[in-house]
Amino acid sequence: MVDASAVRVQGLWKRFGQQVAVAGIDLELPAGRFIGLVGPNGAGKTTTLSMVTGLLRPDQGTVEVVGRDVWRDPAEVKARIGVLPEGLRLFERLSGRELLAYTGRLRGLPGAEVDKRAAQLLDLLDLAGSQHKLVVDYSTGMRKKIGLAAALLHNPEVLFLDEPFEGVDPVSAQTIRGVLEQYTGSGATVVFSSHVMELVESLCDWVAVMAAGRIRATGTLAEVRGDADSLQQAFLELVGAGGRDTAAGLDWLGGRAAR
Ligand SMILES: Nc1ncnc2c1ncn2[C@@H]1O[C@H](COP(=O)(O)OP(=O)(O)OP(=O)(O)O)[C@@H](O)[C@H]1O
Repeated sequence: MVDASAVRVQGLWKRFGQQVAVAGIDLELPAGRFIGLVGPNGAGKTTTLSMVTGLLRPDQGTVEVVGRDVWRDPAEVKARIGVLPEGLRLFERLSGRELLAYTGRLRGLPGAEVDKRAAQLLDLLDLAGSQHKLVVDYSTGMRKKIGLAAALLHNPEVLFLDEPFEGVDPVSAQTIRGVLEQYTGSGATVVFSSHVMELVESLCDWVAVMAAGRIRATGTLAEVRGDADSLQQAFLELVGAGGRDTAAGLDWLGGRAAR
């Protein structure tokens, strides 16, 4: 039987000293969807994605990805997922092309196949002209794109992206978007974290809302949006900031205030 869940999380906890980053969440993410994990700064999105992708050991709880326990069967899971983590560390002294060649061989792909896929991805992501430049000389957006290429090279079943559009110009964002839409269109799953609601609303068909270490809502975009005008509005109501007067108390700020 085909497992319809890409990710299944149960009772997941992570504390850093006194700080509870993830407070015992349960989460089931369906396969074949474009999924957004949204939440304000400090909500616990990165901590959750790190535990789900085998980068950070949970204090408690279980994580299954494509039906396998991430922490009991890490090699099997890691062979079937791609990850673009936050603050991605790359081999700075390799060129973009070398980085992909290295990643592909590490993934066990034959050399000729790596060459073919690398050339296509570099071309698609508009990096062909910079493929022989060292990664250390890449801009923020170029780093995201080469990181994405490296994460896609072995054709993973599930792709996890932590803030993939941060620091990326609109043209590159559109390119990344096209690649991801084609990827999910063929039945693969994308899970990406963001606090940019418009982006999530325009890209995702399934959403999980996180705040203060807990999951506040999950479901299709329409289910989570409910009667609100936009995902942004629904999100503000869910995280309890809907009625906050953002400027209250800042009477010293602005051109008409005394300096
Ligand atoms: N290594 C760490 N040591 C101590 N505290 C941490 C660590 N990593 C995360 N935290 C804390 O855990 C909480 C959740 O952080 P996390 O980075 O997961 O949030 P986030 O939703 O990804 O936020 P953002 O959107 O700002 O990246 C925050 O309060 C953060 O300060």
